[in-house]
Amino acid sequence: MGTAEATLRMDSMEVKDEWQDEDFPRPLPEDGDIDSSCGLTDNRNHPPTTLNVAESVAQQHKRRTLVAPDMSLSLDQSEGSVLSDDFMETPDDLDINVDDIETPDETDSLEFINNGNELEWEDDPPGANAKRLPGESEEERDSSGRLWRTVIIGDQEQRIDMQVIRPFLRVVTHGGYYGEGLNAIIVFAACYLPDSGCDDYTYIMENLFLYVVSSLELLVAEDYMIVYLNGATPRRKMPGISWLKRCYQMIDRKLRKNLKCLIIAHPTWFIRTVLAISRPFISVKFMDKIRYVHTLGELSQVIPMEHVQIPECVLQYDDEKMMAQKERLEQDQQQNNSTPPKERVTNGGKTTLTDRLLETLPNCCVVHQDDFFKKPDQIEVGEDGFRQWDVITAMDMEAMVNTVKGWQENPVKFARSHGVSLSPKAEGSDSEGIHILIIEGFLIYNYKPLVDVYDKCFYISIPYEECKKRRSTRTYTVPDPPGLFDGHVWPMYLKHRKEMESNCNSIEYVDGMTSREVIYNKVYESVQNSLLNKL
Ligand SMILES: Nc1ncnc2c1ncn2[C@@H]1O[C@H](COP(=O)(O)OP(=O)(O)OP(=O)(O)O)[C@@H](O)[C@H]1O
Ligand SMILES: NC(=O)c1ccc[n+]([C@@H]2O[C@H](CO)[C@@H](O)[C@H]2O)c1
Repeated sequence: MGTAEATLRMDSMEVKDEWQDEDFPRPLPEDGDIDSSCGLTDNRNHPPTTLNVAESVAQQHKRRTLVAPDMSLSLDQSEGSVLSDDFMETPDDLDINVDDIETPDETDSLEFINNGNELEWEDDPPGANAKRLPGESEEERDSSGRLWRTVIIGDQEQRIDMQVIRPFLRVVTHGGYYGEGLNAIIVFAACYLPDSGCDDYTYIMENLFLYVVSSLELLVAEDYMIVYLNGATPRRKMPGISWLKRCYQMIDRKLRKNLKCLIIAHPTWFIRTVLAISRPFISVKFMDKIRYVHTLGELSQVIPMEHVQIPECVLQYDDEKMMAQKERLEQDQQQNNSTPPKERVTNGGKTTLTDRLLETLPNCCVVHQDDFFKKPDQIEVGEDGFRQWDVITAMDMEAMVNTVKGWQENPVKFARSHGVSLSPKAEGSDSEGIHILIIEGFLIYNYKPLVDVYDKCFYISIPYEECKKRRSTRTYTVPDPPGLFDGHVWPMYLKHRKEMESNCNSIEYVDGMTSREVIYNKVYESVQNSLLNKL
C-alpha cells in the first residue's frame, strides 16, 4: 500500500500502564462550601459537572502555584470549524494550509526556557488573604449588570465575560478521577461549543478560551487526562485548530506535563487528518499522549465512567454508531451464508478488504495484480502439465509497475482516469491532499521493483483447508483444471511465501479467518497510525 502524502495514527496501546508509572498522586485538600453545580469540588464521590471558580478560592490549603511566562491572549480571526467531518463522507473538506500553520517553537515542544516558571508551594492556611492563584477568580457585575469573572492565567489577569459564555459552560466538566490519587478526568464536550455561524462567534470563543484554560488550572491537582468528546458535533461547531493550539499553549508548562493522556472519543477521519497535518507544530511528546476510542464502550474500558457526564446527543450518536456496526456485521454474516458459490473467491479476503478501504480512505485508488495476467496462451505449461498461473512471469509485471508509477507521478490524474472521486482539496492542486494507492494481489511481495514502492504491507493468510474450500467455489476467467490447487497453487503459495518473508521485513500479518470487520478495523487503524507517524 503506498501513500503519497501521509497522515494518521491511531494508537491502541494500553494507557493504564503509562498512568501507573507516574508519581504516586498526593491528595488535594478538601474544598468546602461549593455551589451544587460547581465544577471545582474535589469531592471524589461527587465530581462537579460545571465550573464555578469563585467560591473555592479560600478553601485551598496547600496548592502548587505555577507561574507561566507572559503570553498574548488575542485570538486571531481565523477560527473556523475545521475539525469534524460528521457531515462529510471523507475528509474532503480539509482546508488547512499547512504553510499557514506556525512552525514549532519552544512552547510547542513543551519546554519553556527557564522563564521564571518554577514550581512554588502555597503554604498559606485556609482563608488566608493570599494572592489569587492561577486560574482562580473573582466575579463582579459591571454598571450595566454584566457578569465578569477575573482570572489569573500565568501571571496575567484576564476578564471573562461570563454572560456571553453562560450557554456554553458545559463544554468543560470534571469527569471524576482515574488511578489511585487525584488524577482528574477533564471532559471536553465539543457538542456544546457555539455554532461558528452565530453572532459574536470570535468574541464568545475568546472568552470561552479563557474559561477553559482557567478551569483547567483549577480542576487539575496532579496528573490528569482530557477526554475530548467529538461525537455528535457538527462541523460548524468545531473549534479552529488555532483555538485548540492556544488553549494548549496557554496552560502552563507543569499542567501540560501533567496531561498524561488526551482521549479523543468518536474521532472522525477528518479530526485525525487535522491532527496529522498539525503534527509539525505539535510535539512528539504530545502526539504520544493522544489515544482514540471509537465507542463509549471502549472509553469505559479505559477510564471509570461513573462521573463522566456524557451529553445526551453523544449517547445517541454512540447508539447509532453501534447499531450501524451491528447491522454491518449481520449483513456480512448473511452474505457469507448466502453468497452463491460462483461468486465466492479463493483467498483470504483481499478484495473484500480492498473494497471496504476504498470506501473509507480518502482519495484512494487501487491497482489489482490480477488485471495484469497474461493471456492463457502466453502462460507457460510446466513439467507437471499445468499452466503456471501462480508464478510472477504469468503477469506483465512491468506494465503493473508502470501503472503504479503513473499514480506516483500524478495521483490526481490517475484518480480521474480511474473514476475515483477526489476531495476538493485534492482536486484543487496536484500536490495537496492525501493520496493513497492500494496495491492488491497474491504475488505483490515477490517482485522487487514493487516491494520498493510500499509504505505499508499487509499479508492476509488462511490455512490450507479453508483456502482449498474457498478456491473450489471460485470460477476464474480460466477455470482451475482438476488437481491444480494441490499440484500447483498451494506449492507455489508455500514457495512464494518463503521468498516473500526474506524480501520484506515489515509485513503485518492478518488472520484471514477472523471476521471481515476485524480485518478491516485492524488494517484501517494501522494505516492511520502510519500516516500520522509520517507527518
Ligand atoms: N474474513 C472473512 N471471513 C470469511 N469469509 C470471508 C472473509 N473475507 C472474505 N470472505 C469471503 O471469502 C471469499 C473470498 O474473498 P475475496 O474475494 O475478498 O478474496 P481474495 O483474496 O480477493 O481472493 P482472490 O485473490 O482469489 O481474488 C468471498 O466469498 C468473501 O465473501
Ligand atoms: N484472473 C485470471 O485471469 C486468472 C486465471 C487463472 C488463474 N487465476 C488465479 O488467480 C489467483 C490469484 O488471484 C491465482 O492463484 C491464479 O491461479 C487467475
